[in-house]
Amino acid sequence: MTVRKIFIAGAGNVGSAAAAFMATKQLGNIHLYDILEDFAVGQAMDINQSLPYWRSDSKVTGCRSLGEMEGADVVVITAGGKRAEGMTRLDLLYQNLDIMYEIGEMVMTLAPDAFVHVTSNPVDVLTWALKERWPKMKVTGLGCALDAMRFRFFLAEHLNVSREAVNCTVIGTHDDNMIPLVNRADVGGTPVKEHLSPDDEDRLVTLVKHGGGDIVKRLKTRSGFFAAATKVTQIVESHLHNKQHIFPLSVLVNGEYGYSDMALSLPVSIGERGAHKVFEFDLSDEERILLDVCADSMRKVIAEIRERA
Ligand SMILES: NC(=O)c1ccc[n+]([C@@H]2O[C@H](COP(=O)([O-])OP(=O)(O)OC[C@H]3O[C@@H](n4cnc5c(N)ncnc54)[C@H](O)[C@@H]3O)[C@@H](O)[C@H]2O)c1
Repeated sequence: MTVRKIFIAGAGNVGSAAAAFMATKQLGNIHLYDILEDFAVGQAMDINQSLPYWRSDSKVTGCRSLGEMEGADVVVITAGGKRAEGMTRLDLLYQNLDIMYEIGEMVMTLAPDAFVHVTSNPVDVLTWALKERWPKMKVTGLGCALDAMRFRFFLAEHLNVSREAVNCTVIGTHDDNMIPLVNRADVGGTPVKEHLSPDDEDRLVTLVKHGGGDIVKRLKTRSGFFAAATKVTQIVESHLHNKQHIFPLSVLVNGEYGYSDMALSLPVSIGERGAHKVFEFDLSDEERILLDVCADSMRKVIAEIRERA
């Protein structure tokens, strides 16, 4: 069997945990790159030395240049800076945007057919930026997929059922405007709504929306990464094994819900060609208003980026 090549740009928390998870699942050989060269090499050494326990023969290589992505089947982008003192959200956006363009250029030169998956924030905007510059790039962003997994976790805890008994999703944008779709969630095939009081519902939606922030509050200078890396691993697996799992990922919209020229997090199936099909809901008036808020805010950011160019 051909061993697939997975290149991960950014060997920080999400990148290195994703490399470890993918290696334990033997999804391919993993090439880990970071702007801090020795850091990626050290992370790769550490992961490799854990693999005998997992009975995995995947090889993890620490890379010293982006050039080592040549011929990759998958490129995961977790590279990015953090907000330093005095930096606005927009400053961080521009910093990460420049990193995306630098990596995107290399992808289109060295691995143009690769399935590209972005986690760097703001993920919906960065996914749009890559797709707008290189329309042929097979790119998706993590979007609300992690939020949807958190939603599932919180619902299962509240209902005291197996996490597998719950189906739910979150759409919109991976920020404060995200929309956990309570009305569409089900437990064992019955609507979750039937088991929740309005107070429960408010509390659970708040837990999902604050899920990332609640972790950062405790970790102080770091953010959560186990759950994000798990989700990235599942998405890459769905691509490599053509599983057609459905995740609410950042995708370029092309008329869905009447929107275009932006990326939104919507349920999409992931298989060998990357994003195969976006699944649309028949939105209620209330859901439509919330999605409009996400789209309006995305439109504003895109206008600012275009003004800067
Ligand atoms: N969408 C989501 O649900 C979600 C969840 C978790 C994290 N994230 C985002 O994913 C990104 C990674 O998170 P993390 O916790 O791993 O951060 P981290 O700070 O631990 O890792 C980022 C890494 O990127 C590296 N880097 C910076 N510039 C680079 C460049 N030009 N080329 C290569 N590497 C570069 C840094 O040296 C660092 O090691 C962040 O933007 C974070 O906000 C998104």
